Amino acid sequence: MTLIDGRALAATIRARIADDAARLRAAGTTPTLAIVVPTDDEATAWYVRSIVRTAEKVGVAVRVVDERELLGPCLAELSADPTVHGVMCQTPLPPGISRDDIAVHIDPAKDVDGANPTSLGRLAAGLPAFAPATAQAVVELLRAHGTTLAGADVVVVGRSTVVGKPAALLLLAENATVTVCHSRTKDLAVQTSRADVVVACVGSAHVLGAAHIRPGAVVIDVGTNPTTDGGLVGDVDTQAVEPIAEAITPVPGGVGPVTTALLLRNVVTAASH
Ligand SMILES: Nc1nc(=O)c2c([nH]1)NC[C@@H]1CN(c3ccc(C(=O)N[C@@H](CCC(=O)O)C(=O)O)cc3)C=[N+]21
Repeated sequence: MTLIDGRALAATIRARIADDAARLRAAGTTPTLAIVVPTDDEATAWYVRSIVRTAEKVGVAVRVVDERELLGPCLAELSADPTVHGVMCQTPLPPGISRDDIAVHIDPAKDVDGANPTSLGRLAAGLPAFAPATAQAVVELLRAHGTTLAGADVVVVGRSTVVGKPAALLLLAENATVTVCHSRTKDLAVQTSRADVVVACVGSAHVLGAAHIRPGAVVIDVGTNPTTDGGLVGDVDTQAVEPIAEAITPVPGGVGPVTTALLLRNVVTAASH
């Protein structure tokens, strides 16, 4: 059983971004990400600090914008600013505001978090687009582990617009045979226990256990569920699955750090165009 090291992969990605960002700065462009923060949510504040810290390390500038009400106009204004290359709005959003309604105001060329429905549509159509960084992290971790995706049976558990759906589209683009399971799936274990690769993005602690995983399968655990004692656990019961799976991503130290690195890679890519 291997733990797939997300921190090591993130460090490799960051080293490449730092080079690319340095080249852009030497040519007069500082890759810049604008993050709109619409609530006082504590987990959001942690994630923003973590992005800012990582961005400093790789030479990407971050502008944090506190805006609670006029989110659409704010995102449109940042999209029109030639000194801003990436625009994202943190979730959760204030009550009554839908992500789809405001994300349409992010220019797809600057939509580094893949939030605009146009970006998801372009992804589905096989056109160039930014995918949500978490969905990209799933594919990058599998690639780094050396998993062959062409022809592989991949079961994605979870169908959210931010992770499950875009992850399924990216895996399909890698020629995997993709099944998407969700809360109304008849028998989850029947589906997951025939998979070469299981991607868990349900958003509840320890939904997948020993009965769900085929011996030798590779498991990507996207969940980051806070525990009462201030810790973090995934959607997979890692202890139960470890003896069965060929490899699994740990939580923390798996998908999370790769997500942040890929978000910043998207900013550098956007600044290169
Ligand atoms: N528009 C938007 N896009 C997001 O991508 C987004 C968001 N809103 N809102 C909040 C969630 C959360 N999220 C995480 C990213 C990295 C870690 C991460 O790096 N966690 C570390 C350690 C955390 C710890 O130890 O406390 C790890 O897993 O190793 C966690 C959580 C992105 N989110």
